[in-house]
Amino acid sequence: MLLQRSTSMLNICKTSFYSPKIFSFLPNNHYLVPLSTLSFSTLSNSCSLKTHKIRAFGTKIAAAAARDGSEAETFLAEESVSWTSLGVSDSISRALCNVGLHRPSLVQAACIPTILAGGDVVVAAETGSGKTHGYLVPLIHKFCSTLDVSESASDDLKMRNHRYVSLVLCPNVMLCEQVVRMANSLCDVTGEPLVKAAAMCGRQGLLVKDPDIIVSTPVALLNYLYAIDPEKHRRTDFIRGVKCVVFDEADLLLCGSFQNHIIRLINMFRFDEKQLSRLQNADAGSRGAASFPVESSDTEEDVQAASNLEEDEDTDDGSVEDAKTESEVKNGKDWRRVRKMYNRSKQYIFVAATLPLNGKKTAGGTLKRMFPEAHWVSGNYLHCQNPRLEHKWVEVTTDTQVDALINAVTDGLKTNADSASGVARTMVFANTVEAADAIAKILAGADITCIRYHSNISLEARTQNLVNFQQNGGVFVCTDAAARGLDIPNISHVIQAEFATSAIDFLHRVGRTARAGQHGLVTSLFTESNRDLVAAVQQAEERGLPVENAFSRKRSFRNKLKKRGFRRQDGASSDQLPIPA
Ligand SMILES: Nc1ncnc2c1ncn2[C@@H]1O[C@H](COP(=O)(O)OP(=O)(O)OP(=O)(O)O)[C@@H](O)[C@H]1O
Repeated sequence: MLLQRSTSMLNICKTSFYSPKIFSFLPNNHYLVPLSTLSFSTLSNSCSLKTHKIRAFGTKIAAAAARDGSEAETFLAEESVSWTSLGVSDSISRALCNVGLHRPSLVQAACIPTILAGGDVVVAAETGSGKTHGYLVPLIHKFCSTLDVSESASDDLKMRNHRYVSLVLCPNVMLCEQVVRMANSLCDVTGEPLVKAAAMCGRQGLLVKDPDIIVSTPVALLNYLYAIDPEKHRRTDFIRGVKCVVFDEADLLLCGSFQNHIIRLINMFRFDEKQLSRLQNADAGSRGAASFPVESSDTEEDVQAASNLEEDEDTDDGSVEDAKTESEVKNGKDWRRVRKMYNRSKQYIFVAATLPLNGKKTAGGTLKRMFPEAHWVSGNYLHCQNPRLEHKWVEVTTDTQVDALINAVTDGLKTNADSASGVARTMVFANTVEAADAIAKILAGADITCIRYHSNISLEARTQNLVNFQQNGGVFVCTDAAARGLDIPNISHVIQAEFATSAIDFLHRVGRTARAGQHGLVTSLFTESNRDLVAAVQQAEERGLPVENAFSRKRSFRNKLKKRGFRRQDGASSDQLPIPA
């Protein structure tokens, strides 16, 4: 009876089975930190990383011994690498040690010196590799350094330098609040945060006066900027004060529903750089920010469009393109030309765990065009299988998937309790809100208590559910709203009750476990309609290759398999592969 009822409940999920939409990935020749940025010996000593081979774009960096499949350290940099050896101040190093971060991760050891060097930076590194502190630490270091300078500076220099404000853009409110917590957790000897970080989300704007690091969604920032009374020129002062802009989950921000807002913000910041550069060159710095006609540059349409912006949820709708934006983006070479004509006064940092590069419309393609001078730092396992991850694959039908799901959850709760606290944390992913609710009901029917997390639950309730799960463990049934960026320590088991609808979502989901050097288990339930994507991912994992061979269009994906004479483990050739639903 239970199975019958539960099967019928799950049947409503059948319609939610996805049609695989998978994105193209970086080619194997990752762009890397150009040698000119970092002295090679510094890089190899500080990160104790073997060089792989010199490439046109710099040096391929590989974790020591990880390439031969041994269990060598693949998260933390070598013992000899310390925060201060990367150029970070003693006070920040102490603050990091006080929160348990005793030495840098491999990615932090590579990106912190690059960001401190001052150019635009792209950090493309696997999930759970420590990218957030990888950009927060240099931002805090730069802020503290300018604080020291301005305390001893003349009033004139203070006036011209403005305060050093950093801006971090994230795709949703939950991630904004997570970044703020991480920044404010770094404290000085008195227990005071080294910097004042504050979220600017929703319509309430900034709740903290003069924060040093502002964390916002693109829409909330645009609403704030356009709500400022242009007559008072505070918008210009605000933009002038922003010295560094971080785009976290950059692949999501640069495509789909966020792209328009992001391009508009980049235009505003670059326009301010040009204005300041003209002033400096005309040696008329003494007129200060008040005389800039930045407001006059905003067309009526821009102001109108911005004022109607609504808060975007974390919608990963992939390749939506806006022609107007595309034409703006196409001017990348113009920006390159123009940027060469003016002095740089802001730094742009792009951070992502997945960064598709093939194709003009991908996030990587956009970055190559808009920021051709950027320094790229690539993680050792970008788009690759995490060596600390154990993966179970279970093919199911609508008749067997309920049993398989209940078995996976119960096995996981039994065998994967966190060694320290004895608490097991399992995340169960579904592709739609309806499927997540149905799965929670099915598990409840099997006496398994669940915590739900998806966009139909209020932000307050989601926040409470997240805290409850972090503190007490259990089973967390969610959609991809919980797949990106959320850092929930000690997730021991990720279950895909429905297989991800894209290779990118797959990487973010499985990346919720085996983070920060820990081990993890993933159980993926899949059906006949997912076989193509599953086979491509399994093949890449078995060969230790990045999964960027998955493509965004079904047809090209199948053609690609045919061209490669792709054969599944059961010997079926690609032309016998079923057409995905
Ligand atoms: N140097 C370090 N030493 C120990 N733990 C660290 C270090 N740096 C970061 N961590 C921990 O690693 C976990 C993952 O960090 P973070 O969320 O920044 O990863 P990420 O690369 O941004 O992941 P994602 O791409 O999924 O957002 C966090 O719990 C963080 O506290």
